[in-house]
Amino acid sequence: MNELGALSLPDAQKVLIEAAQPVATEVIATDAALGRVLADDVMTSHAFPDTRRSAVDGYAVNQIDLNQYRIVATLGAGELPQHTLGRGEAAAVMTGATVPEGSVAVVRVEDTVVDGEILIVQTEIRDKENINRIGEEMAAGATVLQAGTRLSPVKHSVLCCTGIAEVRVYRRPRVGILITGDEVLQLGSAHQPGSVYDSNRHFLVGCLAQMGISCTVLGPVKDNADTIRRSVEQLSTECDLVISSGGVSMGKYDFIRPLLHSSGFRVLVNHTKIKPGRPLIVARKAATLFFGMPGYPAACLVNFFYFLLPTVKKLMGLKEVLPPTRRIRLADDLKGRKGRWDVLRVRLQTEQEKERAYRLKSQLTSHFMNMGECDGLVLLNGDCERATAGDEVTLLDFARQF
Ligand SMILES: Nc1nc2c(c(=O)[nH]1)N[C@H]1C(S)=C(S)[C@@H](COP(=O)(O)OP(=O)(O)OC[C@H]3O[C@@H](n4cnc5c(N)ncnc54)[C@H](O)[C@@H]3O)O[C@H]1N2
Ligand code: MOO
Repeated sequence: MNELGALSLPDAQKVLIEAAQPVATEVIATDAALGRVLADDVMTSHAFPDTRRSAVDGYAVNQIDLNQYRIVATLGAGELPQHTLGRGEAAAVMTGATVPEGSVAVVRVEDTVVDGEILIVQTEIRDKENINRIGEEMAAGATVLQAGTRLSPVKHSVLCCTGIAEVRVYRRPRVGILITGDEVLQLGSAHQPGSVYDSNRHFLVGCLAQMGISCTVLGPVKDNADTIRRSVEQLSTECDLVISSGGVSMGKYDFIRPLLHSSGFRVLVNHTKIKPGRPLIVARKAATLFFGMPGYPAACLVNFFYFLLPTVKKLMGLKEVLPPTRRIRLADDLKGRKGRWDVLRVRLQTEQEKERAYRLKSQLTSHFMNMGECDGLVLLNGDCERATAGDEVTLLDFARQF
């Protein structure tokens, strides 16, 4: 195996992030832009608010030093006042309504009594209270959202506040997945001793769906060089990113590596110094990136979070692409090896308001079933041989990755 070519985790990330270029952009209706990534900064043409508005249901008054006023108008939200308030005058205003010129404060309904057209105020009024000033939230021309922002429901709703009907976004990357392996069974087929059910397909499809990407999936295909070559060619012509699962190590049926080397792909990452997941191979041909993921589900998962997801985020046009991490205190000792980036599975538990990471009993690449109780991954860098219970370490929390 070409150990010389194995990259450290940060070096491999750097190579991939440099190699991946955002896909093309398109203009779409804001209506349909939920989940998409903005290609341009979004500016507001008007201020927030664009008129002086009441923050409560109440009465706009012309001065604060009286306890009786004459009500001269009633204004709902959206109505524009026709009159300026004169001395001793008040206007009934609803929450969000534009207050008339001459208003200096709004008194809450609860603090008043009305007798015909006379308003009696039963509290002290403070100057300017309950009036939102023009532009106090945001000035006209200000940047509302920056290019590279993914429109989550919250951010999308902020965009909708501007009234902008169309936006420029990155188109969704086209992703193809090729599942390989004679022993890999589709869901629904009868259990066969010695075989495995295809979990990688569902892991990859599920994670990419979280990013708003739907995939073309081929397979499981047999470990046959011609079949795999044809499938790779088909997906490469259609997709920005092709992901294969299985067949990247040293076995007789591991066809991906020689195929890439022999069919015009330029290899960017040929192995990494990460465990699990060392045999990852990444290559490029024209504008298509190819990720050859190891078949072991644990190795596939680790490569997904540290390498594939950052690459997908870059293709999508996102600004922040590296996996979000946070510091966490360990409840157990962890062991790594110098020169290797060890990724360890942990479960999180909070006791007496203190959250700690517990090492899952098995860390074997060949084991996966304990992922059912795994909340995240702790990374021990190449210069770190161990971490001890009580130490703070870096956690990739599954809950924060999408
Ligand atoms: N002689 C060597 N053997 C191995 C090496 C090595 O350097 N020299 N590397 C090991 C490492 S590290 C890993 S990781 C694995 C990666 O193997 P492959 O990518 O070639 O994967 P397969 O052999 O195809 O499968 C491994 C394992 O995973 C199961 N599998 C495959 N596809 C799926 C799927 N879609 N869903 C669920 N499980 C799947 C498969 O049945 C195997 O059990 O290689 C080591 N070997
Ligand atoms: O890197 Mo492999 O994924 O150790 O088993």
